[in-house]
Amino acid sequence: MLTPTVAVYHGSLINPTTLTSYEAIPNCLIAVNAHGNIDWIVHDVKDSSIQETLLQKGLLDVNIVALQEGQFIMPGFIDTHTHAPQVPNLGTGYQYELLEWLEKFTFPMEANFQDLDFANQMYPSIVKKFIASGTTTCCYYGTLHLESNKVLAGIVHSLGQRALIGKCNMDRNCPSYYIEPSSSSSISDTQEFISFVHSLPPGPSNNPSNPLVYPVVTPRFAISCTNQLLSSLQNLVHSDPRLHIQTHIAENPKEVEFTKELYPDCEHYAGVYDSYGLLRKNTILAHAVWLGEREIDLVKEREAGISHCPTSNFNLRSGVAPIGKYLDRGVKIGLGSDVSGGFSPSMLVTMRNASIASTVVALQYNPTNAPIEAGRFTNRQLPLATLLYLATKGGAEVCALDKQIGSLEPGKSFDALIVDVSNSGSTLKGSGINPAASISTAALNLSSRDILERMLERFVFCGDDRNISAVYVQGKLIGGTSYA
Ligand SMILES: Nc1nc2[nH]cnc2c(=O)[nH]1
Ligand SMILES: [Zn+2]
Repeated sequence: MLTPTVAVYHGSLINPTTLTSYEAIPNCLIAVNAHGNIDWIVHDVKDSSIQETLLQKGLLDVNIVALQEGQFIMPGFIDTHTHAPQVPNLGTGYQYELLEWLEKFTFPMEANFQDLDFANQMYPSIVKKFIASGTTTCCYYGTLHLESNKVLAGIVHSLGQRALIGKCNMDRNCPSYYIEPSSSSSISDTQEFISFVHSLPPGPSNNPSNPLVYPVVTPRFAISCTNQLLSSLQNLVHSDPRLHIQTHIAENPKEVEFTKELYPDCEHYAGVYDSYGLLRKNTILAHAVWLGEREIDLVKEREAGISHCPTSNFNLRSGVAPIGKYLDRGVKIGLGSDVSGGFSPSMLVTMRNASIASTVVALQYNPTNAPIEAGRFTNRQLPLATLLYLATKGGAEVCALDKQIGSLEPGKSFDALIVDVSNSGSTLKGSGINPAASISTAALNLSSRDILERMLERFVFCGDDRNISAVYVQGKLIGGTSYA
């Protein structure tokens, strides 16, 4: 039976298409059905033609959301790597590199979440922060605790965000107060967590193959897992090819060295995960700052994706990932806020740092900006179109959810943002100076495409939560400044 259209959005659309291009089209009409999927999109529908177009589509009585001047609609952001229980540590401990930072700040904070009262108190505001920043799909690491991860999953589900949530597996090289007692308990807790997440209702899609919350198998990183644990995780993921996998890889030189010591039989870091069947097309590999050439080939061959976490890589002095090179090699790339290695849950901040990281790579290669022979992306600053792609469609590919999300197209879920960069928007009242909203382009006599491009640029480089007036997941309004 046909699902009825229940809402139609009218206004400017910004939509990623390829790594180097995006649509920027005024006067689009986007129809969304009762299950939160996009039915159709028609371009260039002036105000005066809306009713006629709706009649042609057989729609007599439908809710129209008309965007105002200075607003545009775009796909929601996809954060491919972050740690929900580290949000209380935002901005803390950046004088240390990874392994010391974990020991001194991160493990002590995560251990607090054993207390379910603490988890119930903290997680709602944590998840709301990610939603307010426009993240419609978020890949969360939880803690090692089964019950508090269930709390996190329940809260994410009830707030309506799409998410992948993982219970950490970690049974060695962790402090005694924050370590799993055995590989077998790690596995049984993981199985119970997966069953719990699978038992949550699918959400507005009403379709079990398009749920809101997915479980993701989460060996914290090779250092914190025994061979026995990795081997049991191999059996677990082998039994269900749909299960997502997330882990960290080659983030910091000392971490890489220690990993090699622990796995002397493996050729390299990526080889550790590969030898346990953990590299596949729904594997998300966070950081990947220090991959060797053969590791890049292996990641590409297995169709695994990389979550680029530039803010965290700067803060913990992990290094600068050669993302342009990975893109030229055809590796799937998304962006990760990696809170609290990253100091912000915002994907806008992550996009800015991805831009700066690519600029650092370009300047190291070519300090005087001389004309050069370079790859399409290798050693170059990433352009705006690429930043947009990585934060949306690229993220969807990394999560192996690109058939459903990442761009606004008929048949996909309506996971979208209404962005407001006008200075008259009621959404910005009382919020102080917001640089993204402070410049009028009216006097510049620009084409509509150019105006939209400037609006997007300003949003990406100067915007924040105040410019996000609506956040929709699967057609449902779940956040933004217009949300009560
Ligand atoms: N950035 C980061 N890297 C890790 N490697 C293992 N655990 C972590 C973590 O919590 N954050
Ligand atoms: Zn991380």
